Amino acid sequence: KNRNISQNPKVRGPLSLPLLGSLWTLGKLPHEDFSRLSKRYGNIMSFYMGDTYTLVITSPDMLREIFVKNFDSFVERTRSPIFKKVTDNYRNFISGDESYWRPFKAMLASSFTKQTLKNHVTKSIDDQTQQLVDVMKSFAETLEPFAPKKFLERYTFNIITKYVMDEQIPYDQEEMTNSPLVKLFDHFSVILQQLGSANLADFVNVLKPFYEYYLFHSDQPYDHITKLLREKTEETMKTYKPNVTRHLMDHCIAELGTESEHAKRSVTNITVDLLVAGAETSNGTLQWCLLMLANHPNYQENCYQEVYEIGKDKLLILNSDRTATPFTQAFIKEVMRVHPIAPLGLPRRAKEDIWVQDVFIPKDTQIIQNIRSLLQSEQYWDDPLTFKPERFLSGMQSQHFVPFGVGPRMCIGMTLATEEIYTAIANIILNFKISPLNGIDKIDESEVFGLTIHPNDFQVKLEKRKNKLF
Ligand code: HEM
Repeated sequence: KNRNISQNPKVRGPLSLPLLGSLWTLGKLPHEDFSRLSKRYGNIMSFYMGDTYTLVITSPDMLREIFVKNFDSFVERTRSPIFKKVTDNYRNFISGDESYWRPFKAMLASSFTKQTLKNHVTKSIDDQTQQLVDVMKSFAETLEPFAPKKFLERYTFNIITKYVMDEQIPYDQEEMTNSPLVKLFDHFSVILQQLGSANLADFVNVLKPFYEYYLFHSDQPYDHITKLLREKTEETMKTYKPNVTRHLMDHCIAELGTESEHAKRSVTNITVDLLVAGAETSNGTLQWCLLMLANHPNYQENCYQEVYEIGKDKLLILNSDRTATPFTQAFIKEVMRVHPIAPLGLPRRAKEDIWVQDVFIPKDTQIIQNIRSLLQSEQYWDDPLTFKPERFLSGMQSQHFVPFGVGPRMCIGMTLATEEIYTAIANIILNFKISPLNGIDKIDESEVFGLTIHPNDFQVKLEKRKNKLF
């Protein structure tokens, strides 16, 4: 096997040291390091994550060969102690083994196309957008600096909790203090931090058993989340009525039943998955959108002209208005190209030895999609480091736009994310002029690495647009 790896003509990578492997090459921003390293070693780069042989793929052709054409050999995700812990031994959806993933995928895909649930999501996106705009109006009226993070977090968290279990964090301060969802929300912040910080013990074989023992025998934030959501699952099963789909939990219960341990466990795990994957991702992208609107007033003005035409005599711009506002869509895409929140996707694993094109990939090789590097490579984009939304207007280059991954295991929430990001941004642009605070020329664009890439906390000035009919 090793002879085959070393004979791979196309594959080179940084030096691998004992135990550490090539991890010594990574600093605080691994996605930037992977961009730098792949420029040096090529679009298909080898990299030892501790003991784990890894291929880092920046070539769009190779990504499609692996994740679309040879999907069955790469359906599985990476295994590591922390993943084992937060996936209930790989019995969930996001990182579940193939035997769990396949039936869950069929069940969830049909939930995203089911009309009652689609209407439910669209309505909650519109409601949450209205609430967000109302809160922002109070900042615009007093000219108090607006720190978007907290409000966008609640926006995306509420949309996903409404969809999954028809609940939301209340906007009223008193109700909020007593809300069990707020407690859940706090645990999620901790677990996201934990998942986002790389730990050597996840990659080095001799350390893995100790780390795994620690994770499974100590009090972990993940345990609090599953406990709360398991209670919610059991409560929902008691009130479940066949043929009535109140939310996604009901949709899953209709397939899995209300009795078995498998059903209770699966509904709980899927709920955890969607809350982990569905809030922080869109929230990060929305934060980047506001920051880039403030830093690029000319582009903000272009978007405003466009949404004003659509929204001047409406209470709310809707997702169905999206195609009538191509520049605003292009602006959002360009933000996702320049600041992709999942720059390395979610790793997969080869199920068996396989040759893909002329590269030998041994069983258990970890595959990393080098999304951020691909989205900013001179090989695939003109002038890639310049923020230029108009590049998307001609429709050119879109085949290299892959912030959600590719193939059957790409992001299942892409449509929902696109809708919620568009609706919030279009209505924010329609109602407010967004600028850096007085005395600041540009807001700091540096990236903070975690489970998702987000900006440092920032504030903006909001001014109410005056020329709207309502
Ligand atoms: C801007 C927003 C988002 C981005 C950029 C994003 C990106 C990604 C990426 C790159 C993957 C890995 C795909 C792969 O392995 O090929 C992924 C997986 C996933 N995403 Fe998203 N995502 C976003 C929003 C959401 C939302 C709103 C949801 C919830 C509905 C969601 C749910 C998931 C799930 C469940 C998976 C695992 C899919 C599987 O294993 O089959 N994501 N996402």
